[in-house]
Amino acid sequence: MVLEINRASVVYPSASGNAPVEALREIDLSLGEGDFVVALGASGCGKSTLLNLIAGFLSPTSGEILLDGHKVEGPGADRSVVFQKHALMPWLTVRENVAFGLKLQGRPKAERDQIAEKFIALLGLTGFEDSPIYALSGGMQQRIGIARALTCDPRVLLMDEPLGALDALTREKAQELILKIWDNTRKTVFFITHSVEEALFMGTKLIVMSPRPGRITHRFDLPFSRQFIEGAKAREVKASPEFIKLREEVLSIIFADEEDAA
Ligand SMILES: Nc1ncnc2c1ncn2[C@@H]1O[C@H](COP(=O)(O)OP(=O)(O)OP(=O)(O)O)[C@@H](O)[C@H]1O
Repeated sequence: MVLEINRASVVYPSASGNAPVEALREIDLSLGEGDFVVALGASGCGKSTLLNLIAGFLSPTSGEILLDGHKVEGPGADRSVVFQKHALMPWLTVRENVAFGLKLQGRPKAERDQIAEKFIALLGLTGFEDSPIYALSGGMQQRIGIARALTCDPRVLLMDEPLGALDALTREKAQELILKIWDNTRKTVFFITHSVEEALFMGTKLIVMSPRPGRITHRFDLPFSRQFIEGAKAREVKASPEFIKLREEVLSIIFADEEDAA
């Protein structure tokens, strides 16, 4: 296993007299080499808390997170995060943004440029190396964020709703691009989304979470991203009876949680 989460719980201390928030209760989750694990669930079910635990931004109140068998005790270059807001440096060029993590690691310029070049090409950004960030569309900016996350060759790529801010068409194209990159790099991915269709299409494994306390209530193994990688068209995959049946099943699980919360 690349990553193992064993009985991890997170309780946020009470703020101004409110009760403490049990954001996660006894989460068990394993990410194997090359898994694409998607977390889905009603707002407040602890998806971002779980990602922050894996990233090492947050420590569990109890339980443990192991990366290649070693306890995670903080952030590290072995885990890269892509956020919905790309957090790019607008005063730097595309190449400089992509190579930013490598610069922080103190890698020599020639090596930085060579690695950046590879991921700029992989993300379809060739020709824009010297462009300023503000001149690019939201979809292109998100691709820069993904290229930057990949330059450090992380063991696990963490993505917190990376496509949430994109329009529908750009979002579908970005889903396909991420799957191709995943296939090309064989990365292990942990991906958060609010879209059931996106979750089913992209993941090899899906966890559905439920709030108060945050926990995993359902787990599914998924075939759809493989079908796409093996040549099926994305829209055909998403329109297949097998896909639609599972989409309705997962939607009904999530709607039940939303109704409980209302
Ligand atoms: N720093 C914090 N202090 C106190 N409570 C917090 C903190 N961060 C998150 N929470 C609470 O913990 C619970 C889980 O939050 P989290 O952001 O992980 O859920 P989420 O599933 O990612 O939500 P969303 O889909 O809305 O982004 C929520 O009830 C939230 O209000």
